[in-house]
Amino acid sequence: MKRIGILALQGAFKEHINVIKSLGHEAIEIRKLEELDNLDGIILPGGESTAMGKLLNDFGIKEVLVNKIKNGLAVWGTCAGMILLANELDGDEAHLKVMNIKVRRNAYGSQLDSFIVKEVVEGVSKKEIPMVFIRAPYIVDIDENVEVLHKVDGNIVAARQDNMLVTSFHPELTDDTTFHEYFINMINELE
Ligand SMILES: NC(=O)CC[C@H](N)C(=O)O
Repeated sequence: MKRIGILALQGAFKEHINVIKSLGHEAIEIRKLEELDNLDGIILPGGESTAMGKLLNDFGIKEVLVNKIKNGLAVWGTCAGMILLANELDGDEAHLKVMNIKVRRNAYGSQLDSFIVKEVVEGVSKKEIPMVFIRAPYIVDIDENVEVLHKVDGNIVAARQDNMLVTSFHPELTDDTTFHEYFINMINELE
């Protein structure tokens, strides 16, 4: 059983907690510095990255979180979580600056605000995975140490760099647990 922290300052954290528990793991809501101790991994949920970035500062946990990730703590950012992890944002000030990706917020514009696709993600699963995009970002540039896991319409929507996983979409809003299981496997591999 793994101890998985879920940043619970804002956004879709309850849904991640439910999935992690349903897979038989411990889910810890993270709002305070002490709660970052003894985690096997942490999920940064979707929501509003600007608000979450500010709250990380206000709650005094940003610096410690950055250090833990740099020291190898497994982290998965979904949607706004991806934006938080990026080294660089297209047109905005970056937040945690830990992953070698450049991310464009609200990349699909207002016309294609929210949509769902079902596709096979090579290397993750043989079956199609439903992917929910809500005012989603995508990755516009990566360094060579970043592995692209999936593209939709030619845009990078899932990627991994060592202990860091990011997805533009929200697996926690579907009943498909493949990406949560992938994250748990990633933690096992890193140990
Ligand atoms: N679903 C989401 O997490 C949306 C992200 C949001 N558009 C942001 O910029 O933070």
